[in-house]
Amino acid sequence: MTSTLTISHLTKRFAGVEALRDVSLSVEPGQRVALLGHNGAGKSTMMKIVLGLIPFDAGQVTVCGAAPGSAAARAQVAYLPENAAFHPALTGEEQIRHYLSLRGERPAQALDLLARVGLADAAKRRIGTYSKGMRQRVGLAQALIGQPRLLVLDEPTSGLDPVSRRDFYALLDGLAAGGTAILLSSHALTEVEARTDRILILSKGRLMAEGSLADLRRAAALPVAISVAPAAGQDAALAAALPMARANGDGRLHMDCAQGDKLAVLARITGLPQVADLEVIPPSLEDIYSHFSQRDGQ
Ligand SMILES: Nc1ncnc2c1ncn2[C@@H]1O[C@H](COP(=O)(O)OP(=O)(O)OP(=O)(O)O)[C@@H](O)[C@H]1O
Repeated sequence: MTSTLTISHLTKRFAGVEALRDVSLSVEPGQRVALLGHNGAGKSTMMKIVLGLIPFDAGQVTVCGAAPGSAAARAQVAYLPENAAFHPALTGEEQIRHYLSLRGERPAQALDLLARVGLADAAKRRIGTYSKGMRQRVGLAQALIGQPRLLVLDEPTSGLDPVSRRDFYALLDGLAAGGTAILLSSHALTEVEARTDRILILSKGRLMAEGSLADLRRAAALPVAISVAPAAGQDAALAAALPMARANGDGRLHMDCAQGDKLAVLARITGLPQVADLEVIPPSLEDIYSHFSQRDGQ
């Protein structure tokens, strides 16, 4: 299978700043990939290079088999900026008809595109009356012109309420199922955890980690938390049997445990007669993200 996007040893410097350093990755057809990183990590720089908007200093980038920014690549790539702005006096249909004619496509497709993003009923209303979630959908309808094979989305759900976010990801799921590759940046960790196939973590221009959440969890090898509930009247006896555990006032005992020791520790706890119940809490995506995206000095 040919990758939709291939980046190999990509380096980009601005005066005095190495915005990307030796970054390599690929995105396959139908994959939903999240690009995470602190402010200034290099996410927008990478997107601009993929779109062919800025040159790079070293490495190779191939978009649908072509050079970024070439006519062949531009025909296959669509972009949705974080705050897509539309003319408030135009209706959704008029705006999309306008974009279609700019792209040399049939304006009559506008209603189909708006229907695909759930805006059929609002197509004849002025965009000035749309909610932010509806305006993002207009942006997505615009991005779908010409059936792109790669969608590049810059924080597409920032400012959307939870229901609008869920609906937006459902639209992306449908596109990915049809083979469109999706590269999106986000600061919303929990939503990308649930709604993307792979996570890339950039820090100071370097790709620190990539993979599914399970891959990142394994690579980070952060300790798991174990919370143990004592059987009735056994609080003191359990605390004595587990001297490494701490009480924090919720009636349970808590401890951290290295991944490699987990099974042995659990076997020991489950063998104790003073235990009524236990919970194993894996590191959260926030913990994993902080592990890989530490800034210097943190
Ligand atoms: N045109 C430019 N000239 C000089 N430095 C730049 C330019 N564009 C970006 N940079 C620098 O490159 C680094 C990466 O910036 P970039 O905008 O790619 O980060 P980002 O991850 O998209 O951040 P954010 O989440 O804030 O959008 C930063 O240090 C930034 O200051």
